[in-house]
Amino acid sequence: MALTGTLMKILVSGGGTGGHIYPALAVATQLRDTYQAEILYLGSDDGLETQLVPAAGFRFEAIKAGKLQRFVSWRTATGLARVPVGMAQALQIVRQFRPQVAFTSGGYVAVPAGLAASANGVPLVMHQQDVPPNLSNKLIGPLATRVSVAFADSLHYFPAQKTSLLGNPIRQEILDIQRTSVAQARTALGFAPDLPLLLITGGSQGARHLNQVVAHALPELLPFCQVLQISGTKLYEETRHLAEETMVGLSAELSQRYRLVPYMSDEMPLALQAAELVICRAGAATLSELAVLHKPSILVPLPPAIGRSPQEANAAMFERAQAAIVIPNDELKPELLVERVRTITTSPASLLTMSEKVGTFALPEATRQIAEAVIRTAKLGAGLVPGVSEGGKN
Ligand SMILES: CC(=O)N[C@H]1[C@@H](OP(=O)(O)OP(=O)(O)OC[C@H]2O[C@@H](n3ccc(=O)[nH]c3=O)[C@H](O)[C@@H]2O)O[C@H](CO)[C@@H](O)[C@@H]1O
Repeated sequence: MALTGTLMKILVSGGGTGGHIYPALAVATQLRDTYQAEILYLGSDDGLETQLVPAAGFRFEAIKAGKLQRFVSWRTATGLARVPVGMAQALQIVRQFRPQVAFTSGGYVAVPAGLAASANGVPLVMHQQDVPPNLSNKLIGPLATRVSVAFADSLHYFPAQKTSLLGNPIRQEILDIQRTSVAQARTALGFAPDLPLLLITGGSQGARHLNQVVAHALPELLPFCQVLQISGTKLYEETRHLAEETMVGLSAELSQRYRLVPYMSDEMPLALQAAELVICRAGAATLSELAVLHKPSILVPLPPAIGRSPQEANAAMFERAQAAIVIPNDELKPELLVERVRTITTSPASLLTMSEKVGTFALPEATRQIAEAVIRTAKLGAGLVPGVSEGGKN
């Protein structure tokens, strides 16, 4: 298989939620712009990727990917029925496209993508974002030629000889926003530059409990800080109603310190940079963004359906390192939230400690290094790197 002189073809897959799609898009963009690779993005037909990938200018093929669940629900049956259909679609797409390498970044669509690549002898680079691998990556991990992990705590889940700590790919716009000062970012978003700003984000889909607790806490929070709340698109209307109710009787001056939005696309980097403190779930992509921007946070990890959730493990790692404060989801109440926010925002020492400690998780070169690993894996697969065997030292 010749790689020189011809365009390298790369299959990219990852989907369902923003946390899986943005990293895949960051790597795909690097592969296209730096290596002039031809990218085909394989996603599920019902995930956020159906919108985000074409908008980013990549060729997109959708398949039916069944949601894999460890427990039985009505969705298990419908999900299982989609698995063979999606698998057949993935196999056909891989056979037609004939990629030299595949890259997956999680989500259930990564399973048919990884299996189809492997079945066709295409080397696979698999990215692990959360600390513990989820079911998808447990299934395709053994087939992967190389594994990149975002956090050192994940290294022990995979064979050392094929695994590297490279970090989570971060959108270039988030890396670039460091050149904008916190005060400038607040002003650009219409907030006062000199009053602490809390950013509330429940990840790409929003978090109902977080939204409700914050809405109830507004009358206590707004006298000493500004609040930018991202509710999640589907949770916007109910959060707006609740916030309007709880803010009845507040002065216009205090009410103006609050802004609610359903979702932020291009303005998300500004929102993160403008924040004094971020109150959020503990999704892996969000945590990596907090790390590169050195942002203190209160983490409310998404509880698991059963057992321990990946987000709980992510949050525990940050808490151990003093990089964040963690409040378990069922303990989060308006009074506790207000008390924690007041304690942190009035203590420059705690803000500084968290900001320094969270920065130790930053791996801002992740996108470039993962793209390099993908290219190197393709070349090894084609026998273009002499003297190094596949899965050799990196
Ligand atoms: C419910 C669920 O399955 N959650 C998982 C999902 O989270 P989820 O998709 O919520 O991902 P994260 O919280 O990790 O990341 C959210 C991403 O969306 C961006 N963003 C968010 C809100 C917004 O308005 N605008 C915006 O651009 C953030 O900047 C970030 O890049 O993938 C993560 C990464 O594998 C996992 O750790 C989470 O457990």
